[in-house]
Amino acid sequence: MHRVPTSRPAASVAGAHAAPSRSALGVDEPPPRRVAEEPCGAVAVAPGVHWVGALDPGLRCFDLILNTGSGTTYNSFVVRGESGVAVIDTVKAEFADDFFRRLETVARYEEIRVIVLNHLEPDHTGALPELMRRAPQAELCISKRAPALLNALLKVSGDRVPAIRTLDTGDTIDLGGQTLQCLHTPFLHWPDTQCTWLAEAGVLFSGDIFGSHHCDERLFDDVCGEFHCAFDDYFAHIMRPFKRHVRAALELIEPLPIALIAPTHGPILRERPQVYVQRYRELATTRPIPPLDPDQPGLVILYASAHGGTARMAAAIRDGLEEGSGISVVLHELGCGDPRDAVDLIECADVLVIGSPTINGDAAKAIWDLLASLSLIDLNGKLAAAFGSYGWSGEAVRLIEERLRGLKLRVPVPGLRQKLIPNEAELVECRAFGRALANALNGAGAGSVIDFADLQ
Ligand SMILES: Cc1cc2nc3c(=O)[nH]c(=O)nc-3n(C[C@H](O)[C@H](O)[C@H](O)COP(=O)(O)O)c2cc1C
Repeated sequence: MHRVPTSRPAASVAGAHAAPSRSALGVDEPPPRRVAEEPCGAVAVAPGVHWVGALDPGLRCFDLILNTGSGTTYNSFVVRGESGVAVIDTVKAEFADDFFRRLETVARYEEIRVIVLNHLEPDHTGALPELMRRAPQAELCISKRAPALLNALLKVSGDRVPAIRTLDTGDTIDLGGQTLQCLHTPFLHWPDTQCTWLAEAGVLFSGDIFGSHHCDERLFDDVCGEFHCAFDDYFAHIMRPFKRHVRAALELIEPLPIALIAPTHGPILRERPQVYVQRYRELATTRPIPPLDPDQPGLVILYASAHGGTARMAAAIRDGLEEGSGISVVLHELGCGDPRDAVDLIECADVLVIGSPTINGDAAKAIWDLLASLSLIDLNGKLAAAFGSYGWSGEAVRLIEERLRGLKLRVPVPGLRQKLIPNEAELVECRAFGRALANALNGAGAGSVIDFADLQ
């Protein structure tokens, strides 16, 4: 395997703007065991590559979706070639001073030929406007999907949009003996995501892919504290909705002779980096979970019910759906607890039917908790429907349908509402509703709305 020669932290040259020569970067010396004794020093990670990022140990909530018990890091890197320097990603605005101090220990601003942004999220572009002012000659290299985002990003500071080059898979940046190559990996987790591959050293600058929210000044996976839970947790909250895109990215990443993965958050992965690539393959592969049958489309009815009306409807809808499809349906009642199991079921399902009574003019909280969690998974191609019992106003079914459509699910059968406890005639209607859904699954009326009353 193509291995990165070991290296040690750059000697602190804070204040001296002269870039060290390659030999001065300690290319052939032992690997760093700690970040720098010098708190604002750059850290050598591979031949001609330094970490110049920032530590944020105090962060407790990231992107409004993820608890970060041990904070995070914003990883930024400098790559030095014979004919120039590239800066790969920057840091969150509040940490710009740390970034510039570290950057200045390994490069002069006038040497910076390119700034590569693997995606334009503010935690990696906060220091960009100031970096552009200090290195105005630098060309900005961004993914082909990024220009619109760049305009939006720079409008606040009023900075001019600099010379940009948009990259696609295979495009290269020649720094002289160091060649950066783009892998277009969109939607991981922003539409403009790309990875940058440094062929000579076998370093993958992976953006947020393979990231963890884990802050440890020792920086490297083999010397920092335990972070594997944070690695999986990061996938579950940030990458899980994009499993299809992760799998597409892995097609580009898996063949590479990777010696080191340099993500934008958390530990730099240098000890058996392929293990992390394999872990992503596992996490991005969805397998039907029991009691779903792996050989059949997954049909799931999830409901909440206080007095049994919605529960009776659910059972009759299940009977109709099974009758029409010939497939066993999983019936799942939601309580007041964590909807995680229900989310897992829905991820494996092809049809999801959601039932709720109307409570105070709304759907039940358990249903909203579930619906709010669905943005964590890929819903592409699934069919959905809503039903529920009510007393007088019956808003829940309409509200659920609106949310399902808002999630871009196809809702081919109009929702079914029944007052209080359904009688026999209403249960017949529920079974017809189930058969109409089975019909939609079998392709009848694909793309159009089916009136289940026609099927009674
Ligand atoms: C606390 C509470 C609030 C309710 N609010 C409404 C309401 O705003 N509109 C309505 O149509 N029904 C309302 N209902 C009536 C329920 O929707 C009705 O009893 C329904 O049949 C309950 O379904 P379930 O048997 O599946 O629990 C309310 C019931 C409860 C217990």
